[in-house]
Amino acid sequence: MNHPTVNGDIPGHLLRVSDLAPETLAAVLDLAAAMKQEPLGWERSLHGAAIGCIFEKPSTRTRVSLATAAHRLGMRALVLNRDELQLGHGETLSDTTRVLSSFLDALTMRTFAHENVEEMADVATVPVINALSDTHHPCQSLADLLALREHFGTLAGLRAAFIGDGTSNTCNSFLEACAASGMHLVIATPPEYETDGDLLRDVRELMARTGGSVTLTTEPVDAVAGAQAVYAEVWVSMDKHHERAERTARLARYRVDDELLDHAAEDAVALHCLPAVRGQEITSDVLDGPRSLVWNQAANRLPTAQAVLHSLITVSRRRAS
Ligand SMILES: NC(=O)NCCC[C@H](N)C(=O)O
Repeated sequence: MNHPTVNGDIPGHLLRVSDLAPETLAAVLDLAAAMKQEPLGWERSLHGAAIGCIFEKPSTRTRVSLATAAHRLGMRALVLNRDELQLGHGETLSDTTRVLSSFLDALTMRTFAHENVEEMADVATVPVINALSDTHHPCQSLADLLALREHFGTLAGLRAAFIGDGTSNTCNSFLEACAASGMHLVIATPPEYETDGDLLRDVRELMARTGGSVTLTTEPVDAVAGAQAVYAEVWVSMDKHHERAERTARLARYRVDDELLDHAAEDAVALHCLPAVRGQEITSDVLDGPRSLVWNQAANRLPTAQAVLHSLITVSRRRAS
């Protein structure tokens, strides 16, 4: 089968978007696009391989897209809740990873502290893919970029706004994705949820090469001026349930509705990683309306997961041989 190839720059692990060099990220998107167009016919490429997907938090899109992507590559996916493993009963993450590495061809984990996936990657002898940590969600960002590229034709120079929690995993990863793609991002947050300064410094270094930019504001209307993509984020992320009351109060002005979108570019689309709290961070009118890119964004979790698994596992096997 003729398909785009991902070159040797593919990282050993995918813990955050910045693990992918800009050219490698673009190549993974090319492969995902090819896999979306022709999803079947890849069953022999990783026939007999297996992936372990460990979840410490709920998951719908990530769990099902990874398992389906693995199936389409001829692999078996073992979806494991933490409490079903000895990991949930005292065995260390390092010991678990060491043993599972000897059975499996890749590991994914949805967890709380980002250090957990870093610890896995330190010990694992197979690729580790971050299926969401408190601070990064790279698998989501690849689907976001694919949806934007399909809609606008190109990413470089695209103007986007992120509305809500600038510290969230979705925001951090989308910011790194914009940096790698040469996009311009304005992030509107309450002062309490401003994006991390070290991350901003790092992405600005990359943006100096890719031509992108990032600006912070506290005003949603200012952020969306000229924006072609407006990203709404859940106010209470899975690791923040204990902060529900204060977050809902602080983020009350950071809702993506039709009125806010009317301040954006004429061709603006709305994004959301889902699950959405309808009427809170995004209205049903936007989510289900003509400017919503959300459903294609969600659908793109599958081909991008397929491309990530294929690239990381085939390259890691090549390196090991
Ligand atoms: N599409 C997804 O994977 N959604 C999971 C929720 C992401 C959200 N930022 C959270 O951390 O709760």
